[in-house]
Amino acid sequence: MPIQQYSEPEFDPYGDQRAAGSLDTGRWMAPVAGTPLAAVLPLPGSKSLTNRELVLAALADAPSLLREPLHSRDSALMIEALRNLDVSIEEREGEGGYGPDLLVTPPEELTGSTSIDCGLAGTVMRFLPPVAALALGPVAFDGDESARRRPMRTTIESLRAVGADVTDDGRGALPFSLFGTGSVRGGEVQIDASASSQFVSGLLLAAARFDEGLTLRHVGEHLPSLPHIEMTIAALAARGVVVESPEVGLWVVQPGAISGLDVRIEPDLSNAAPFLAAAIVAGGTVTIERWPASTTQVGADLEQLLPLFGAEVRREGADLTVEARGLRDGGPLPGIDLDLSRGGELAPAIVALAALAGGPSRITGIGHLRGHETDRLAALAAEINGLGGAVTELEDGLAIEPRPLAGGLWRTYEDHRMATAGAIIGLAVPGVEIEDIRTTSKTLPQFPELWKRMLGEAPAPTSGLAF
Ligand SMILES: O=C(O)C1=C[C@@H](OP(=O)(O)O)[C@@H](O)[C@H](O)C1
Ligand SMILES: C=C(OP(=O)(O)O)C(=O)O
Repeated sequence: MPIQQYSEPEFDPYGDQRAAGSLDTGRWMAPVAGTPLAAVLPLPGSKSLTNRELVLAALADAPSLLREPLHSRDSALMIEALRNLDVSIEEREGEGGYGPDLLVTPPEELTGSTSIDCGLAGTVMRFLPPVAALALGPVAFDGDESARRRPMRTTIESLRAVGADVTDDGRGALPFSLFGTGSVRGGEVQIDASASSQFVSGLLLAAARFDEGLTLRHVGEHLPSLPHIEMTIAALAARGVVVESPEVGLWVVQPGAISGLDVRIEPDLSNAAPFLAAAIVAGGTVTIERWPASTTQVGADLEQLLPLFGAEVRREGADLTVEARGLRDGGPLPGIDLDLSRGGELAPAIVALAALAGGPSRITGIGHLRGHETDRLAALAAEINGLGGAVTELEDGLAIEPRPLAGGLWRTYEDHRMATAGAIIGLAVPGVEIEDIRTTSKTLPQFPELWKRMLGEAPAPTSGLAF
């Protein structure tokens, strides 16, 4: 059954909370899993693919059609921002039940004299400044209060290095302004992308439109989220732009045109993580439909990661299924020792599972999560410890000791993945109350509805599964 589109008036993803009177606050009592799961779930489009394709469509030399794109706060912010730069984005009836497709028509010339609200979206704040630098006229960037804490210095300094005029207050963060002249010189640039792969992706997405193209070298200590850079390179290749990478941390893009494209967006495999993790906690099976046969999405790593917790992962046609015995029948999960630098986006779900394990875990390579929607290392440690856990922050990760957990408030820090991590723990621990489930609208507004559907709408039992 296709998922309903969140913007359709008859669909209310917060219906339960409205009935319970908690809609105004977003408070959400995480349901405990009673019986083993047997869920088959559709998932909406990938945030990372949708926002890349929107940017590339805006820079292309012909219209593009995005089929089955994500419709969420992050994609809405990207659409709004591009419209402010004079890009035409029209809704077209979609086929799969995932909401409208998007027809994107680039303007003759991108126009500034506008402002861009980045919300809390890393893809908007790191991908759009190079686009705005190509526009004619000033563009002011700002975002949510918490967005002003996310690292932006590399974007600001690299744009100056390619010849753009940027003014900021020197904090290396939002807000800042660009004064576009209609073109960007480009050329050779060195950056430190240790804090985010999005600094690299943002420059590469626009580089073919720079007068001299771009030779970009990463000189920092870490390069996180490599699959997201590969996703950028693949999205460019599909539009006729070759990114040469003669060595790790060096990318060369020649100046040239970006083609229009008719492209179907894959489901968001990172958003599959909490649902697939649920099978490990509750037992039974969770199946995600339309799992791509091959992909650059780091969520594909779940196929290797979830078996570390004893799950079986199998593909049948276009479905991916995770089957597990669950805490009730299978006992505590094994602890794990993992470098997650490739897939920091998956860390909150993996850490939630580790918090339910019977042995110690270390998850490293994720120091850059301190610059995500919130400082995710501090937030995960604080919230798990608040339920009775024993999590220690490391310089680049978390160490998790096994402890029995008890219910309590799980704060969400405006972070969608904090909310879903709390929901995973709440499957096994009665009384976990998520502070604001509405944060999931950043990339998956249907989360409460899908979670309920996954649980078969069974009434929550009173006893937990863990320990
Ligand atoms: O390019 C992208 O679409 C993303 C890159 C990653 O950012 P970081 O490298 O900052 O972790 C990822 O965590 C984020 O959710 C999306
Ligand atoms: C880090 C994330 O988002 P953003 O694109 O805002 O960086 C995320 O979704 O986990």
